[in-house]
Amino acid sequence: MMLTDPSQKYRPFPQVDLPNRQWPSAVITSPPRWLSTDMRDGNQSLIDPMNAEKKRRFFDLLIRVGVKEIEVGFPSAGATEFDFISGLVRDGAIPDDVFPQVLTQAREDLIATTFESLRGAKQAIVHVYNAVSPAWRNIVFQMDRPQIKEIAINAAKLLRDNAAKQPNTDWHFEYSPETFSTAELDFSLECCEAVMEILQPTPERPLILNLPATVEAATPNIYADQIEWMCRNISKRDSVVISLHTHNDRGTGVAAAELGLMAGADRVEGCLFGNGERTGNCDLVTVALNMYTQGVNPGLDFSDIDEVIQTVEYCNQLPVHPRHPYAGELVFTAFSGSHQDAIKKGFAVQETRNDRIWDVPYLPIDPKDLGRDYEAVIRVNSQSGKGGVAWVLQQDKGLKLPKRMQADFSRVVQALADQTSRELNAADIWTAFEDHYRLSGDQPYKLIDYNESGHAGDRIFTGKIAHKGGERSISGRGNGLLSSVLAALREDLGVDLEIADYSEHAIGAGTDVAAAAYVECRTPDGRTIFGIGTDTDVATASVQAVLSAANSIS
Ligand SMILES: CC(=O)SCCNC(=O)CCNC(=O)[C@H](O)C(C)(C)COP(=O)(O)OP(=O)(O)OC[C@H]1O[C@@H](n2cnc3c(N)ncnc32)[C@H](O)[C@@H]1OP(=O)(O)O
Ligand SMILES: CC(C)C(=O)C(=O)O
Repeated sequence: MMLTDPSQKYRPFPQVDLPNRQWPSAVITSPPRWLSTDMRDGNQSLIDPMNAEKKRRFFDLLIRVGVKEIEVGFPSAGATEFDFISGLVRDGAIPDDVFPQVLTQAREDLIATTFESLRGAKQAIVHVYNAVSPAWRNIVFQMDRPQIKEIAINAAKLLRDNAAKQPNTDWHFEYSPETFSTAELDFSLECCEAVMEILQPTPERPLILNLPATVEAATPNIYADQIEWMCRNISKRDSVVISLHTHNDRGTGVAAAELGLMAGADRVEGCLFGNGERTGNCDLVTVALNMYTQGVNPGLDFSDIDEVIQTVEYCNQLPVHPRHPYAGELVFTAFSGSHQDAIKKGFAVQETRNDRIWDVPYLPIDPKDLGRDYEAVIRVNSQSGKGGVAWVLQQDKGLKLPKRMQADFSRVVQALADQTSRELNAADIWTAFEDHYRLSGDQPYKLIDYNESGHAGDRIFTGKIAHKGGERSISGRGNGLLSSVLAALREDLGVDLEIADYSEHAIGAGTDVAAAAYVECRTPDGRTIFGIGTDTDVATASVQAVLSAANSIS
């Protein structure tokens, strides 16, 4: 049972004393260094960790996306990990500009195994961690602060000494005071300084200090305060790379990473689509594309987001949520009428812009930039409106229905959607359109042939119409083609229609161009009837449109 007074069980997170914090005014104007930990933090949290084949697929994907620092595993975890990592090195699978990174606990035997897995590598980052916050000190390690600091110091010495034994590899180091975000800042700083004291980083060979929100326990502004505090207080700021490693326990892992960057960090660790322990790591795709939509090139390429999703889903055996930012199957789809209307209008305006600035309501990014097309942008169900239905016909058939006809047909679709209680796809909508405007199936009047004579202002229409299993010849006179067709219908077939509105447009371009014509007609008893015709010849399309209206009332 949830408590009526949760303060009896849970404590609020303390504020950081940073009165003149600068990060709220900062703007992200350039990308950070990215570290993918998909194959380590992501992998260790999977129900079935990746085998070598899946790890290799993930690695190759990360290379294609453009990630330059890849945590490929935890070599001391076992043979699968060790063999995969040493195999990458042996097979020469690591591009020259990519740094493989590996993680180890701060234990002598594990560190030795870790270095062994990378024997022969051109370059590598060895990442060591030990938890520093009170709960871990007291519960996991049962050690006091000096003892915990000693673990970090010994680990740093082991990094230095193991690296010296393999001088042909360009070694870099990362230290994580694990559980940083729930630790006392002064103690995290003390541990980091102690490690720096041993490893002696320089601006040319900096140490990566990774400051993880191992378990996210506060609002992201607190994490930003903690990062700014560390950036200000670390002794050799120019000799360290401040790295962020956020988790998503409160659902703000991405926000924390972004505010952490504003607070001065240089590097972001995370996983594609936010895989990782519990609620996941920071989602690199979202952080990168958030930057992209602010005009900042993130340096990661998601031009084929569907290929990225497919590979990640295969390797992780976990689905990407349909509402996942930028990537989910439904994130560029509007079902609701007012969204569809705005998107349709937005696309129309977008086509007329002289600059290339993207400004389509409800779409923060152009789906095409991620390799998605516009077809799925609008989908139709009972929540949809005329704009959405018109969009589907425009995308699928090239038809640009006049506004009042959109409303007319939308009522048909609405009734169908209510009746079926499901989404209507483009084929459903087209069938309903053909039925409603009598474009196929049982048509009382079907044009076989016609010709037009006379001169401007006095036209004669003569046509052959299939009617009730036979053929009828009809003719009529008017001041134009349409009025002569209407006269023929009235005089020879008894169908009395008046035209209230007419429009036409081209469908397609070049040699494949066709015409669509639309008529809005009134009957003597005041009803409004719409008709549509399409043909390679615009005059024929307009005759067909009148017959479509005539068929609707017959
Ligand atoms: C926040 C993170 O994601 S950290 C990364 C976590 N990832 C993993 O653990 C995946 C791979 N891990 C493994 O395969 C195994 O845990 C191994 C091989 C590393 C170690 O296995 P084991 O030797 O069986 O130890 P186990 O996993 O139970 O670790 C617990 C011991 O390590 C100690 N320990 C935990 N973290 C650290 C650390 N960073 N540095 C030093 N010691 C540590 C614990 O205090 C405990 O010690 P104790 O046995 O004296 O109480
Ligand atoms: C090892 C560290 C960086 C980690 O995974 C975490 O703190 O979440």
